[in-house]
Amino acid sequence: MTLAIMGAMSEEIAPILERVGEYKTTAYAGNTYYEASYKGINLVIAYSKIGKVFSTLTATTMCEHFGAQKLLFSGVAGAISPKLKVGDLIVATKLAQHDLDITAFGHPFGYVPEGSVYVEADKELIALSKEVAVEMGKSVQEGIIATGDQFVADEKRKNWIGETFKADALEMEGASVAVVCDALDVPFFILRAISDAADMDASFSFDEFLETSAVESAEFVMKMVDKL
Ligand SMILES: CCCCCCN(CO)Cc1c[nH]c2c(N)ncnc12
Repeated sequence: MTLAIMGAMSEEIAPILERVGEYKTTAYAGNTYYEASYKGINLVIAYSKIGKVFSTLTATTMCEHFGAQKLLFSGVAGAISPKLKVGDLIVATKLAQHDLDITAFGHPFGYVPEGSVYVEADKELIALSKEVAVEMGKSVQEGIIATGDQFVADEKRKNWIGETFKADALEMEGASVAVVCDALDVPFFILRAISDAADMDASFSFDEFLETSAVESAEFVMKMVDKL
């Protein structure tokens, strides 16, 4: 089985590569892909670079070029739900694109014809994350994640996203990865650790907590890999 482990930034996959130890490096389509054999599983690991376009390219490449049959995303996110604090983990039940907007034609935010506002993550992988959470004695929240090509650092925008999509967290790659995996019939799972509150202090909080939150998410994802 080939399993993809994806992030958006180098900091998000660095803890994964460290854990895996040895890997083969391949440069392809403007990106670097790391392949490793880990406890009998073929892993392909990469960070996409930030945003929906880069993450679409990487998710597609991992599935179509490297043959990934499942995809786990590990990274950080901004909190919308007041229950989510820095370092907390959120598992995406479903994801939407908050900056996709043809409402001028009467369509809902996040919708285009022949698409859907939400894409649901794989239920088996979500169930596995629940087992891991119990084993680790960690409380992991499940919720809706909203994705857009904006670093949100504004209470008003954050609250609009929260209300419009009933989203608990926001980031810049999850929903595009979801669309790719759904279209290619590859089960996917998106885990994020909170780095900030998507408010006026977001960029400072992000800079301060990116590394520790990325490790939090990566460690959890590797515990899931150990059980696959
Ligand atoms: C150098 C700047 C890198 C920003 C990348 C942020 N990632 C995108 O996936 C996650 C994220 C954490 N907090 C966020 C926020 N407040 N808005 C959007 N995205 C996020």
